[in-house]
Amino acid sequence: MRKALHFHSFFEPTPWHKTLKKTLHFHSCTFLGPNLPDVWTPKENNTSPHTLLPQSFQWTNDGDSATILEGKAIAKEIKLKVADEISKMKSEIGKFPRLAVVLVGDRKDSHTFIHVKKKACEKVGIGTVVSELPQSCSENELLDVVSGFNDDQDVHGIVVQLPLPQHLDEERIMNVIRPEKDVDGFHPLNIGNLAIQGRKPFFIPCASKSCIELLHRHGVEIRGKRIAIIGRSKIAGLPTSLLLQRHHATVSLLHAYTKNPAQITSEADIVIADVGIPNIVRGDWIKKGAVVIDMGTNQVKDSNSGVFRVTGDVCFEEAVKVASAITPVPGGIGPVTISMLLSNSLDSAKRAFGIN
Ligand SMILES: NC(=O)C1=CN([C@@H]2O[C@H](COP(=O)(O)OP(=O)(O)OC[C@H]3O[C@@H](n4cnc5c(N)ncnc54)[C@H](OP(=O)(O)O)[C@@H]3O)[C@@H](O)[C@H]2O)C=CC1
Ligand SMILES: Nc1nc(=O)c2c([nH]1)NC[C@@H]1CN(c3ccc(C(=O)N[C@@H](CCC(=O)O)C(=O)O)cc3)C=[N+]21
Repeated sequence: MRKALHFHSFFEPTPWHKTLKKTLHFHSCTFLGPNLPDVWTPKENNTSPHTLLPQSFQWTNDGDSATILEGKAIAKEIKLKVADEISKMKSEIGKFPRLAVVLVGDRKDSHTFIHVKKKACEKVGIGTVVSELPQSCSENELLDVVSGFNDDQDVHGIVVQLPLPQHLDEERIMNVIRPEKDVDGFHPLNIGNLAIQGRKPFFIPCASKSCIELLHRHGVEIRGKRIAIIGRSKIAGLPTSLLLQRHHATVSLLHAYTKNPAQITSEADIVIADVGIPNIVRGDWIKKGAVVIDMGTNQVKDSNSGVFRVTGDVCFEEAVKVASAITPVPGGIGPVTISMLLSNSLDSAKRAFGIN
């Protein structure tokens, strides 16, 4: 019942050779790779033009406007680095990464997200295979597609776009993706290894990585900080809490049953919102001088014009007056998340090719 299978690659397909242990002339990544240290420290003397704030971040809002933590420039820098590595990989061993994306059903937002991912892959030289299945497909049909990609040695990363239709058991599907190809980092083995200090997951979920990347690049200290994360989904809130506790933050994870979320949030140095409800986090939930990361990406219809626009979970106009720094939506966490998927896909291919 497979609806469509498109094969697309930026480069011409190349013949595959036996995987040899090779050391190529790659620069080590400045962003989080599979070799997750317990505490990730940015490179010394980081002279990146995109280190937007000084390393000694000021937790203040003296005037009445926060620093805007832009994500676009960071995403661009990461994409350039990924593209550069892939280009070297291609010229030195004639191979490049390939990502398989599985989409079930007709959700407009999922189609949009997949289009964005595919375009981003094309730009950096990652080949993509998109498998579209109808809304009515059975669990076994979906499992067959995932198993096919598991066994396909030309595929290095697998993404099953979420959410899945209600009749499909998301956990069963996540369990079947090979952990070594789980570039979303949602397999229980990867999530479990993320939870425990000293253990190394193959992949860390992209939204969580982007969150920490953004904080680091702006010089925001994490260790010892109180962090309130609103939302505990496996895509964003939960893995972000696991990653941040590894970085020695004190994390509160809030959800739909949390009593008095405003009070808990107002004690936090860093507030991260991942709920999916526009403007749920108000200005008076935020401590003066706190850093606010808005992961929400909600399509909202403008009552006057009728035009849809993307808005976050945080009431930006209120929060910007109290926070020391805040991510915008769009243009904050979202683009960095996409660049992290590219980075994870590259890491996966490198591991498959035996490149250090
Ligand atoms: N920019 C990016 O990189 C990413 C953005 N997103 C965006 O983040 C948003 C959330 O997505 P996703 O994580 O998939 O959503 P889910 O629906 O899977 O999870 C939402 C979470 O919010 C919690 N929640 C719901 N209502 C409340 C409430 N009133 N108070 C406190 N917590 C509440 C839920 O609690 P409970 O568990 O109790 O039900 C749940 O944990 C969306 O806008 C999505 O587009 C998501 C991933 C990446
Ligand atoms: N298997 C799986 N993996 C995911 O990582 C995953 C998923 N399913 N399901 C949906 C959520 C959501 N998510 C986003 C990624 C990028 C933006 C993003 O790039 N946002 C742009 C705006 C996009 C727009 O304009 O619509 C921005 O904030 O600037 C948003 C949301 C990943 N998710």
